[in-house]
Amino acid sequence: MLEARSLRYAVGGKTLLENISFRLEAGQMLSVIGPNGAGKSTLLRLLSGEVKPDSGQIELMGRPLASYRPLELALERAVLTQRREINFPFDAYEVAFLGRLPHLERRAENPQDHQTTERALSQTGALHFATRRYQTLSGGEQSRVDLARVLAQEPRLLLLDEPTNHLDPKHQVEVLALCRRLAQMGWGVLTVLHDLNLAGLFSDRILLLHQGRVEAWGQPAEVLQPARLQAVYGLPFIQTQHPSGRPWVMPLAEVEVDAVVPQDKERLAC
Ligand SMILES: Nc1ncnc2c1ncn2[C@@H]1O[C@H](COP(=O)(O)OP(=O)(O)OP(=O)(O)O)[C@@H](O)[C@H]1O
Repeated sequence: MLEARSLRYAVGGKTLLENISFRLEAGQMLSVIGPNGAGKSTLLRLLSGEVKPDSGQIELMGRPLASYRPLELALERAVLTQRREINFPFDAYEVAFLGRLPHLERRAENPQDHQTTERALSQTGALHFATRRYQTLSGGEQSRVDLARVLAQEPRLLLLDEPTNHLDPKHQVEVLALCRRLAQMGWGVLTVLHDLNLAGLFSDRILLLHQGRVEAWGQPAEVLQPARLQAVYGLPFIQTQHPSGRPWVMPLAEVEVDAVVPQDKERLAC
């Protein structure tokens, strides 16, 4: 469905991505992880066609990405960026309906467009505030409407930059479970995530970026190795197992015992 081969991208003489290769099959969910500044969002911009690599190839559905016309691209893939792009007084429903626009380039809107929009809002738990003004929604509510917009686009490939940003744990899990269900229905889902354990729980494959290069690409248990995470994130990790059998990792942060106030020390000692 999506293949990147030897991508290189530089801006102003600074190389942001180098030798990036990986594949995403239809029906798979791939999470891109890595420290701040590793190049995750930049990679998403390349994969969405927003910017072109200086060298290397990107193929979408077996065709060079560069050969797609904008409308063709909008019907194949939907992109959720981290930027809030809505500056008009739209309500949440209208924002989600924007996802239908590529389909309305060559025909009039019909009831199915509205059913699709409502379903997308319902899938992301946003239907009950669909009539609220988008700009008055909380960050988490806006995130769910933004996600509904890309789902309403009904693409074959989802490119999501931190879709769990601003979400509480319940909604984080719900959004990623939804992504997983969409993948199981045959969509391709590529999502940038910071939460290593959510990436480990929900992904078929993980791509670990470090300083603009691929540090690892594979199944969660292969990628989420403590030694590898320590090398990339610069602090020690331990790995245990989630009840599902998936890997579960924790950074071993050093806690200053002196920072615990005396009465808490006594309580902790009991
Ligand atoms: N247009 C640009 N010009 C110069 N440097 C850039 C440009 N775009 C991105 N960068 C730099 O490239 C690096 C990668 O940025 P990117 O946003 O892709 O990282 P990221 O992995 O998504 O980080 P985060 O986890 O903080 O969102 C960063 O050091 C960033 O400052």
